[in-house]
Amino acid sequence: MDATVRTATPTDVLHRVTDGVRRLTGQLTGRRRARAEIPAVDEFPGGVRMYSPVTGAGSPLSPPMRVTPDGDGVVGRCTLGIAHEGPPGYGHGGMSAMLLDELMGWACAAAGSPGMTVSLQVRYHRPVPLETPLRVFARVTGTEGRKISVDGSISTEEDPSVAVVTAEGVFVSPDPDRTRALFPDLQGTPGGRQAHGSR
Ligand SMILES: CCCCCCCC(=O)SCCNC(=O)CCNC(=O)[C@H](O)C(C)(C)COP(=O)(O)OP(=O)(O)OC[C@H]1O[C@@H](n2cnc3c(N)ncnc32)[C@H](O)[C@@H]1OP(=O)(O)O
Repeated sequence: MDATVRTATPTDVLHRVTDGVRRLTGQLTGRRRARAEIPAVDEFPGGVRMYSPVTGAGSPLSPPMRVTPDGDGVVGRCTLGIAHEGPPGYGHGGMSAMLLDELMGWACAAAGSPGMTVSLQVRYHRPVPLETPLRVFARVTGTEGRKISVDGSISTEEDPSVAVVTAEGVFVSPDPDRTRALFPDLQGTPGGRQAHGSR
């Protein structure tokens, strides 16, 4: 991803490389994962998401963000590159929202209430610098039935006390019937996977 958006090589070289990439892609033969199929390498919910655009080590889109528990919340560490650029030299606002949305989801799971985002309010205080180690933080601030309130922030590792982006979100834990309908491949559902990575 980085090489693709950074290169200033002449067009004829781009055409040659494109042909090479097409040839390589053609070698990805065999079975392909269906849309709602959970990858065998995943631990879902609440663990490895190999091809997540935020945390997935297997995704060319992801920074990727590494998540660890931190006090009463979770912390995510990553560095955005120029593939994630919005204004020249700074992160795209949608990328900041994506990092926060994901980590706030992890905070819900870490607090024992996995949920889906129903509302996310993001405030951009300063531009997010690219190629700079970032510290994302999220924690659950309250629960009310299936509704979970979560706060999140992004700062640089160098200056963790200054939040450049903050967010407030509401997440909802779908009820069991809705969960089965939304995620038919989940453990315990008819025809669903039986155990993590046991396909
Ligand atoms: C582990 C890491 C995972 C990371 C994932 C990152 C998070 C994501 O990106 S999730 C993907 C984006 N989100 C989605 O696609 C969700 C789409 N929404 C839905 O499918 C449904 O709203 C769903 C399933 C979550 C909830 O539906 P349902 O169970 O019918 O909830 P519903 O009864 O309407 O609402 C439940 C409560 O939430 C409240 N609520 C619903 N929407 C909102 C909202 N926008 N703002 C505030 N409250 C809301 C309702 O008022 C209700 O409250 P109360 O019980 O007090 O009346």
